Amino acid sequence: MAIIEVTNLKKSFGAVDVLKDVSLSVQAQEVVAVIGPSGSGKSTMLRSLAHLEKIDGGSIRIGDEYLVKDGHYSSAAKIKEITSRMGMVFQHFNLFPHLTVRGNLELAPRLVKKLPAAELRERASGLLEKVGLIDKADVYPANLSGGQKQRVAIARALMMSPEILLFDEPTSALDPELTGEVLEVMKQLAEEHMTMIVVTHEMGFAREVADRVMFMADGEFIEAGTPEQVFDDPQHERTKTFLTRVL
Ligand SMILES: Nc1ncnc2c1ncn2[C@@H]1O[C@H](COP(=O)(O)OP(=O)(O)OP(=O)(O)O)[C@@H](O)[C@H]1O
Repeated sequence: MAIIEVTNLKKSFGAVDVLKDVSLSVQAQEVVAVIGPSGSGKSTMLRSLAHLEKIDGGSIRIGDEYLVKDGHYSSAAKIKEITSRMGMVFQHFNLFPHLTVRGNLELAPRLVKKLPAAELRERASGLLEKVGLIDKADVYPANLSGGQKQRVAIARALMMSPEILLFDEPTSALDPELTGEVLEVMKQLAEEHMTMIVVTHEMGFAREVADRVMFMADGEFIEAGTPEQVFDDPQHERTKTFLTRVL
């Protein structure tokens, strides 16, 4: 059974139908790259999964529980439980500026999971080691590079032990020379079999790391396949036309 099952998702902002009919099925441990033109609805789709946007119709199932079924949302308690299984990483990092790196990592699990201080400290140190930033534990976000900020954001998401990570253009706000260090961490997570949906303009990442690439245009998934199929098979015409514009 797929760990994420999205069926016939619809979402409008006023008169604009941003998600027209989006369906998506992701298997546990799969890495799915979502590509497509600006404004096609990629972020809205991802934000709907994390319940940062409320959808107008359709269903989202995570594991064996429905966040929303046929447009009807589960109870607040259930939604909280379901969304806690997902971590999200944003384009603009969204770190808390008044907290140190360690403070950023420890806040949510302290408040939500009520983990004891020693355990929090140990977990945070382990994850900062993993993303190569243990020496920055007591630094404030303002004193980090963009790449370092994003690695902190990834470590912070991992503090909650999510089963699924959602990435919304995690490298788009970075100078080109800083994207590599973030992509490297994401690649490592993929190798560790984290289930990931990555909205990205990094075609190299999509090609190298993703198990499946999905092309969204005008609020719908138009084409999908393995990276080889999507990037190299002439049948995927819409993706090809898009790629010739962005590459
Ligand atoms: N809160 C909002 N209110 C009104 N319109 C919105 C809102 N959020 C997104 N939109 C509109 O929805 C459409 C899809 O936006 P979305 O951010 O999902 O696209 P995207 O494919 O992620 O684009 P990009 O690659 O530029 O981030 C756009 O036309 C956008 O202006």
